[in-house]
Amino acid sequence: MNHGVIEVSNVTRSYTSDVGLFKKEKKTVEALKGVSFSVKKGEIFGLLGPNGAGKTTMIKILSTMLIPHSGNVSILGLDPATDHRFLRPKINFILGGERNLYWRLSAYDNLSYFADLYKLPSSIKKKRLEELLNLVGLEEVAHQKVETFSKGMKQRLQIARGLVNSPEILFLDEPSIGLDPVSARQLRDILRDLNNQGTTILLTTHYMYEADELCDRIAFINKGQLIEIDTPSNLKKKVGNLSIIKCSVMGASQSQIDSIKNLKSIHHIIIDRHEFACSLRVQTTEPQLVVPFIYDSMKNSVITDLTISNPTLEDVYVMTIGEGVS
Ligand SMILES: Nc1ncnc2c1ncn2[C@@H]1O[C@H](COP(=O)(O)OP(=O)(O)OP(=O)(O)O)[C@@H](O)[C@H]1O
Repeated sequence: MNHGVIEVSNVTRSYTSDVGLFKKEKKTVEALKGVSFSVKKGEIFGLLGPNGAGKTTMIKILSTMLIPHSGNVSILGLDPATDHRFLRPKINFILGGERNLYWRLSAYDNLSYFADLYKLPSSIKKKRLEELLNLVGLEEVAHQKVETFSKGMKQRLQIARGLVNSPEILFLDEPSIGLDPVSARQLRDILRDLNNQGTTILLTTHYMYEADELCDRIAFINKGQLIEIDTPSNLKKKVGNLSIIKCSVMGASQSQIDSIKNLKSIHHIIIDRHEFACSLRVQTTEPQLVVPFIYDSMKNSVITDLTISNPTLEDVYVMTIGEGVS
């Protein structure tokens, strides 16, 4: 028996394109290789994965823009491939970037256009658009052309556009891409408010902090396959015995770095080198061995900072997805 407002079962989707100098060869990419998951009413559900993992393909299928090649999808009990006419009024989607807005029109006129597409009755339209402009903090620039807006303002208008039909489910693909930290935080607040009012949200993101803060559950997807699915806190418990050592060093040589890199007690290391400075982020279950080793190996260099902390969602992601991280 199905319980979720979104039920995805064994979904596959591939793309075949013409390649080569004369476009005579065919290349097929399997974007989704049998993905299954379920999202409950009122959840904020995150799809996380590296570039090319299949996240956008999944969002397009769920929001009726693409038909899967096999498997079953049910959204609010409807099949997006065949029942799209009934489903579209109940859902909405916001794809990353600045598509789907008319730059020469004002914010109000953009929303008015989409409200007409969704056949919003004129008796409630004006009030609804004002509510939406208030929700996303654009009421004062409502009659200004969108081309004068900053990226953050455009993204907030996108959110308002996605809410014109009061959707039961909102799909967002990379909603905070390119936003500054303040705008990204405002966006998270808006999404949380919406969710508190009952909207189910499915989003993709590359920002681990965003996913950790917002999502009730997260699915890691890689190379078209679902790898893990759980709450952020349970995911972090899975690597609970890991410690994260962050270390900044001045003047470290390549051989010093290599000696740390090759240490057996290290599960994963990220090295970020700039001219004389170098920062290391080490995952280990044996910090008591690794920390003295770092100090010993760096004898002739200057360690400017060294901290040991608990794993974040990013560490879980790195452990789970491995080197395919974007
Ligand atoms: N229209 C298309 N034609 C051919 N291949 C495509 C098309 N769209 C996506 N792909 C391929 O399908 C795979 C999955 O792409 P998709 O955009 O779903 O991944 P993604 O996880 O959203 O990636 P990103 O984080 O970079 O947006 C990739 O290998 C991509 O190159």
